[in-house]
Amino acid sequence: MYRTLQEECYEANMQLPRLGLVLFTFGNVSAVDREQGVFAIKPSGVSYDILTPNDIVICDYDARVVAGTLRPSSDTKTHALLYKTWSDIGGITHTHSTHAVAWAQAGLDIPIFGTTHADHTHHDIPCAPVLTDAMIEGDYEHETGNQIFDVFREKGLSHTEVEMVLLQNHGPFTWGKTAEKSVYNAAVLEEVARMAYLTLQINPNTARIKDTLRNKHYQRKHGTNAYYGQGC
Ligand SMILES: O=C(CO)[C@@H](O)[C@H](O)COP(=O)(O)O
Repeated sequence: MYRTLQEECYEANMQLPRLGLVLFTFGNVSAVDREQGVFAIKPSGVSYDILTPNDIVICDYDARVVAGTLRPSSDTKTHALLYKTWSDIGGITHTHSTHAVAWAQAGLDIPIFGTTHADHTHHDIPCAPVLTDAMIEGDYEHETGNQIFDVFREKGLSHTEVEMVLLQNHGPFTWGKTAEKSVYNAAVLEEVARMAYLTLQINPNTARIKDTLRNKHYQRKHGTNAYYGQGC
């Protein structure tokens, strides 16, 4: 019943170590099935070396386990709230990739310096402020989802235009139309974070990319008259 979803989720999770985005049991990917109203997610604390499609856990949008024998990721409530609220996303990735985490630990948005960043989003990548003590001691993973919505609201961002976020003192979450796309976005975020860090090492006074160049690169890939690639 859930085999295809488990396999999709498994394949997306296995991309994380291949892309160098995780060590040990860091991180997790989920994939949603909107028709069945469930999502598949990596089990908590299981090494990628021994993970199999059978191990993938199926949950509903309230983070209740629907199928599977293992305990789901400790981040399941965050994934559930994102799926419940953003009905147009199909996959979510969480990693602790080094450069994205470094910006998150510094508590800073990643400024948009160049076209690599602008090809994927035309905004700085937001860093959501750390949760209050009450939220951390309360329903932490659920509040982490709210932390993401709050920063998008405050900055007036659209989750379909910016498919990535940093959580202060924690790390990145990315999403997309599919689980595979959310992993792609996690890799892009890590690369953009590394480039921005190196840029500021070379010149701490680097200015943001100018608007015309930023808009050109974003629009040629994502605009109504997009002409990047071979179309679909
Ligand atoms: O943020 C954390 C731990 O701080 C988690 O994301 C782990 O990196 C993965 O947890 P599980 O998915 O294995 O529970």
